[in-house]
Amino acid sequence: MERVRVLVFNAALGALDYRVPEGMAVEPGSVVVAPLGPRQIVGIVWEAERLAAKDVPASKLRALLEVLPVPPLHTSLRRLIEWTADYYCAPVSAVARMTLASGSALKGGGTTTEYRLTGEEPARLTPQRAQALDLLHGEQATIRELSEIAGVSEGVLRGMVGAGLIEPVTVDIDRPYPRADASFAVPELTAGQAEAAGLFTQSLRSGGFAPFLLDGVTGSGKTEVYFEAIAEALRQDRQILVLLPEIALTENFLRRFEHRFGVPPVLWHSSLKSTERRRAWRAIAEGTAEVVVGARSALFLPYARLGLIVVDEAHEVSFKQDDGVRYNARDVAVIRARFEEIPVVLASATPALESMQLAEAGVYRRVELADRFGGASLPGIDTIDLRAEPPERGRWLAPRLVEEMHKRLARGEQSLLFLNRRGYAPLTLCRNCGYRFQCPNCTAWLVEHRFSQRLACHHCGHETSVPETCPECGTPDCLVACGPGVERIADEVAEILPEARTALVTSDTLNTPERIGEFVAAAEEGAIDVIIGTQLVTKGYHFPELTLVGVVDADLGLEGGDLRAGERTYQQIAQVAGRAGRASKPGEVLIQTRHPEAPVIAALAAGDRDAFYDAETEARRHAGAPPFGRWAAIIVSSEDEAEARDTARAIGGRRPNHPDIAILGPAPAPMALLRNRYRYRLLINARRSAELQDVIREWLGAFDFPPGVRVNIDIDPYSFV
Ligand SMILES: Nc1ncnc2c1ncn2[C@@H]1O[C@H](COP(=O)(O)OP(=O)(O)OP(=O)(O)O)[C@@H](O)[C@H]1O
Ligand SMILES: [Zn+2]
Repeated sequence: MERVRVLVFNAALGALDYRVPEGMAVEPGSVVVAPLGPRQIVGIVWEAERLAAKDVPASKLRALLEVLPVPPLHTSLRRLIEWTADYYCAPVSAVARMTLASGSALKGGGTTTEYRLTGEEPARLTPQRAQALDLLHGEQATIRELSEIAGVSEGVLRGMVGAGLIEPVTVDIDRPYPRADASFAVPELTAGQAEAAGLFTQSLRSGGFAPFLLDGVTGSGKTEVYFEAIAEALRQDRQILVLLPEIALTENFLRRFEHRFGVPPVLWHSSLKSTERRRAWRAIAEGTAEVVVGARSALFLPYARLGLIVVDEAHEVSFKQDDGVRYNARDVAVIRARFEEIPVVLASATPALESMQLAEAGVYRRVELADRFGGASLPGIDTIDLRAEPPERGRWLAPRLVEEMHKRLARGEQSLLFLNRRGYAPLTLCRNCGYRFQCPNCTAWLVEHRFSQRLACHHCGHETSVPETCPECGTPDCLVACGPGVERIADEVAEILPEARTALVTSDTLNTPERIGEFVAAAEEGAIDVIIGTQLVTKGYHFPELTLVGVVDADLGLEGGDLRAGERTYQQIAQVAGRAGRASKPGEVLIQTRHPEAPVIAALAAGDRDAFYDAETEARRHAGAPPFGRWAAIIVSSEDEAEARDTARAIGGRRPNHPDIAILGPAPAPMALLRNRYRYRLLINARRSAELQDVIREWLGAFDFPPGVRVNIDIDPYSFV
């Protein structure tokens, strides 16, 4: 009898042993269906020596039910799943679940009927049939799609099927993707670009793990350069994964990719329809999806022959997942490349300090692009000290910024105003009694959105309409908006530049690929004079007529005491500044601030990137912060405040005593209430040498938590709320 260990998709159960019935063949990586009580459960066959399971006597083992018709997961992917679970202290099954991310794909393909011309051409034809014969040449699709292509009714086409002019063919429900052409439109690279691209292609040819940091100034052509690496991997018939930090950037990427390779890449993100998801998943697992571009979840898919990973805008915080398995896709991408023995390129104009440090240490090979493409120079950056040059009363844009915007409008050039705050105003209060609108589920103010005429919580999504009277004192028309959000800045622009054509770019307004596409096209054509946006417009875009960038409130990101606040502020402002003057006309950047002397702002104004990185590196070294030390967080939450507090205290009470580990807390989290759950945190700061994960596992493993309590471990946290 053959006995196998199966990682079942239930975090509480882990791995279970089963019997392989007569005539069934499985190997490590096979995806199977197994009985569990009266139910059935999906699982993955695993090496028994790598996963512990309860020892069940052979006579008690139940038989596997079915092997699913998908390729077994490669050894390299199984090692990645184990590594991720181990490093982030997550259940192995929770990580493995991200791999099998399409339920319907696991059932295998099905077939469907499509239609095409038979080649029969009778002498006499109705005009409609003649038109169909003409237009359907070389087409194969459903009757409905053919009727659209031919411009005739479905009835006409069905008649043609009856007459033997069109025939049915049975095909796989998931159509193959069109093939990319590595030589479709090869650009002429500058000497510097060619050198960088050469390093990538060379490493692809010689094979093996090779991590690169593609560190190029904004507008230097990083995309063009890694496209050459993609072309080389395509020529080798390998698959390529490109990770982008947010879906808003994919639209732009798709167009550029299609220009270069003739066809769009395969998309992967959380809002794919289930049929698209199945099609993509199967093509990825079978190896017919050549280039996959996606958000972080694309990282765990079962590529048949992955040859290259690119992480674009690799510094972006959104690569860190903050629920479920709390992994950092940038870091795991490098680990995946190591297991797959392939190159990985992290591209950024403002690399994370952690990445810089690894490059410094020689772990990553640093590839620099020091100049902008086409002779464009980096924009000049100046600060506006809001204490010395304040905006008019009730306004947010300083006179100098407004004057420059006027000049741009007169010259037919574009301005971009950046403020990383959605909505109209971050706080609404009653002028009469001081009542403030707060979220009932979170420790947060409600943000007024005039666009949708709602008050909304940006943490849990709670919304209410804006009342006409104060809910506390009943005074009518007494609500005042405090502080600006982008919508308020848009109102101000409409007042000061009434003739300007403006675009408001936030996740509230640009929430579909179509809308993003329309915005990008309009901005490129010069149909927009002023863009007002959140971090959504800070990166990736290339608008030739954009010559002025105004940062409305540079101090915003520095509040809050987040460990990476300085770095994030630097990156955001450097990125948005990088949108200015990318073509022939020079760009100018004005940063509004109350603290022009703050090191981050001073380094930005001086254009001195090294000064910023040096100062930040020293500060981190001193604080034992990453990359010199490590942080982890334990977040205890419950709908019952006392239960959350007591559990957190119990955990704190049994803190391990370890010379290389300092434990802070428990304390109420800054977001002490989030989505109706009370939250307490413990923060752990460890030396690099400490076995941090083992210590945490041992510490928390000794507890049996009440069922209403969640205890989450966040290794290398990015969010400190
Ligand atoms: N060799 C080249 N030939 C033609 N056009 C190029 C070349 N290199 C760069 N470009 C163009 O220059 C512009 C900037 O390039 P790209 O967007 O790749 O820069 P980037 O380094 O990714 O910038 P950012 O980090 O600011 O997003 C693009 O419009 C790109 O098409
Ligand atoms: Zn809320």
